[in-house]
Amino acid sequence: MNNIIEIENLFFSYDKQYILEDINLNISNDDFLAIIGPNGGGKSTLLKLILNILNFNKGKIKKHLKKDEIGYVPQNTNLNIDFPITALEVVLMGHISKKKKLFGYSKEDISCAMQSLKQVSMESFANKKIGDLSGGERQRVFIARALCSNPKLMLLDEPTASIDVKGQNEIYELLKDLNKSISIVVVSHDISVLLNYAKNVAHVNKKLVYHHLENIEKEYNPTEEHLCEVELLSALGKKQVSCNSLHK
Ligand SMILES: Nc1ncnc2c1ncn2[C@@H]1O[C@H](COP(=O)(O)OP(=O)(O)OP(=O)(O)O)[C@@H](O)[C@H]1O
Repeated sequence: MNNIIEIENLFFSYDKQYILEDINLNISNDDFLAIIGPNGGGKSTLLKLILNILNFNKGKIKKHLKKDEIGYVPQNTNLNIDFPITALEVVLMGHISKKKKLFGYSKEDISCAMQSLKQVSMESFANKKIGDLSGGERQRVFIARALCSNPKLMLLDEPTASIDVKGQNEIYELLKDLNKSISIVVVSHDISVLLNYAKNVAHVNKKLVYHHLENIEKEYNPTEEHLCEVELLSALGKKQVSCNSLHK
């Protein structure tokens, strides 16, 4: 097990107030890390700092990865679903940015994109319009796009928002499979589903509290019982948190 991301004493602010304060976090090459926390806690901001979309004020982010070895599935991929584009074309967009081509796709691009669609079991949907797919199918296509560059780390921001429980489980089963060769980091509010898959949890609310999940007894059955962040953290028995502070 090797660390591929090492974050040390990181501070970030959009204006005067710190959104993230003294963040320390290591992500290993075989990790499945869940980033949880309240709305506005700084989870998406942390992903954007790892991706260099934002610049931090103080601290360090050491990356033992090349730039295109990080795949990203952003939040709100349901936007613009009326745009007349096929699943294959969405995935090819991942290839275009990589190879900096302006026009057309080579046979090689198309076969690579089909391979990515196959990895997420969506190859038979290649020529379907993205707007005609279900939320879960569409999300798999966006995961396929992020797989184009053969990433060693995949960051996903709320990949199961507005997807039903069955669809959520299918996405997490897919991520579990990808986790055999790719380190996975997922921002999610779906704690009960995530608990079945995550190896580690980072609770982010300006500061970061880290938990290993490997030795936690799964006393809850997440398919039958909704587990909120407060219950999760008290189940971990390591951190007393108040409901009010988490649900503000
Ligand atoms: N571009 C921006 N400029 C100024 N403030 C911002 C900007 N983007 C986010 N913020 C603020 O930074 C804080 C952290 O936002 P962020 O999106 O990282 O939270 P989050 O934990 O991902 O929230 P959610 O669970 O609601 O997606 C919020 O208070 C938000 O309003």
